[in-house]
Amino acid sequence: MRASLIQIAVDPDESVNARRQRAASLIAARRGADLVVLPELWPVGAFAYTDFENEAEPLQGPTHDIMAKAAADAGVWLHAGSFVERAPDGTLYNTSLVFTPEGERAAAYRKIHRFGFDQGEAVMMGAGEELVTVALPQTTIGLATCYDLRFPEMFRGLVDAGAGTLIVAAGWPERRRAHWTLLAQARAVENQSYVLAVGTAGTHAGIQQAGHSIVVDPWGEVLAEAGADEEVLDVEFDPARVAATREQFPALKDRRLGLAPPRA
Ligand SMILES: NC(=O)CCC(=O)C(=O)O
Repeated sequence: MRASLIQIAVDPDESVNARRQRAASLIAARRGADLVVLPELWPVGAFAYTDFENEAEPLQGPTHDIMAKAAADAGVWLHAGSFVERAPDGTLYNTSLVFTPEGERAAAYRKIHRFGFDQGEAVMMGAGEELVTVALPQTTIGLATCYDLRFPEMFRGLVDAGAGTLIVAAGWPERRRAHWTLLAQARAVENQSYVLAVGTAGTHAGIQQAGHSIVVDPWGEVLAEAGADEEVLDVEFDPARVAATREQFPALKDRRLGLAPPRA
């Protein structure tokens, strides 16, 4: 299976619309890939909180339509990263979209764990409540967004729902790059799954982005890793290795659920 991770730069000197068009061109150049993946909130910037209101779009807004067409034009499965969705009741969500090679929307995932503690996304956006997986011909992908990477129980839920490839669309800061790499490998090892984690490049809202998109196999080996700047990371991997790894080293079968809590 051939995947391309588009580590697009998000800088304030480029308009949102120009970046949408540029993303579409980058996708067009990936014709022949099976799956193309974009990062978190690349139209506006994951930390550009002051722009969230102005740049919010309905589910089927400009980002949706441009990405649907880009998927169909390139004939690829497209995880279009996330954008700021304004729901009909006015709530904002950090929403990822997946399109089929025909340009049909296959899934929308609203980020479950919002980042910022008592500020930013955590107070400006609603939280998603549902895990989302999508069955591709080669593998079932499980969707996660950035800060979700810190919550292993969510990834276990995706695996229990059939995922063998875990996709993390992120806008991860350089300041915590070591966590990014470590957690991507941990999620792959503990879930015996591929992890495709794509971040952004550039600096917005004063936050330097880590880049360093990474692909990890079910044994925890890094198959490919990007640098810090804008880059398209192409990788080829064999989804059959998920079942093979789980069979050869069946740790997932040794889970002990429903343990008694400690005595008081
Ligand atoms: N946009 C995010 O979710 C950032 C997450 C982050 O910086 C971290 O977990 O560290």
